[in-house]
Amino acid sequence: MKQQGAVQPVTRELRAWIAAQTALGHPRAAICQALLDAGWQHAAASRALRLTPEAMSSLVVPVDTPAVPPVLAVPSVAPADSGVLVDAGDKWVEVLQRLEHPGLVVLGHLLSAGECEALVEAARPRLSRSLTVDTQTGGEERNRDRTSQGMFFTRGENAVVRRVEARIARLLNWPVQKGEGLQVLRYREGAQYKPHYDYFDPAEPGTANLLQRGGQRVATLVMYLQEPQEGGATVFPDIGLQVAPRRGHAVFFSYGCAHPCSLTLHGGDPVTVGEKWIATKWLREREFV
Ligand SMILES: O=C(O)CCC(=O)C(=O)O
Ligand SMILES: [Fe+2]
Repeated sequence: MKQQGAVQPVTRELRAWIAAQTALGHPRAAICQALLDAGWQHAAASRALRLTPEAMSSLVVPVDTPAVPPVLAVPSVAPADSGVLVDAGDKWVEVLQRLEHPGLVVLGHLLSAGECEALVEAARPRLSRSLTVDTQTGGEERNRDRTSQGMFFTRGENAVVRRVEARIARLLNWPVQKGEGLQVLRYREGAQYKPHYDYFDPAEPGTANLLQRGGQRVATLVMYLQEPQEGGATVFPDIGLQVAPRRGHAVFFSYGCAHPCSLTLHGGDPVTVGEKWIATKWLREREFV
């Protein structure tokens, strides 16, 4: 494993640039990506965003703004009675790290090695270049911010999918029906998923269509099926967190408010050596149809 270099310093010029971009109305995700494209490390970009007051104020929702999205009920991982283990029905899962805002939990040993392999092998022949939701129409589009390959299982499609879905439902206390089908993504060397939010932006014209299938997305569970040798962390620039992609482990986070103040900006860092495979489960407000 390569030694990580020292984190680049946050200079006054850098903060001034971030403040100017914020004043011009550029979204947080775009400013973060511009920093990464210019060669700033994730840790430095996160720190710079957090140390620039103008950029932090973009996370605050004015109380009487009519466009403030409602605060929705969200799934959560129940506090562990026994310290680190939570009951997920057919097995106990480790809580490795927990954060209150955003609601975020890093989970250990959610999936067995056999389950990870079974999902990878069932997904492999069905992969195609990943699409993302087209925010204009509510349809799907090829997106250059997402250079992975992917596929969706339908809910309950096979025995492993059913077992994993039942475990997730129990762990998060959120019925299987209120979740999308599992999505599997494969990132080869160089592939990444640039910083984004998983909720549907209320300001985008395609959102009304997307909400018809089960309301907002309110939480995400990213499960690591295969770890790369280097790179591929899941990063959360607003909170300066990087989650290492370890096989069988997962990161869960929720966002009851479809707004940057959810602090759930996140992305998949480029894979530098090897291949990363994940399965993502998005939880919805209502039954997903
Ligand atoms: O690849 C990752 O670590 C993040 C994936 C992700 O953000 C997503 O599937 O929505
Ligand atoms: Fe995401």
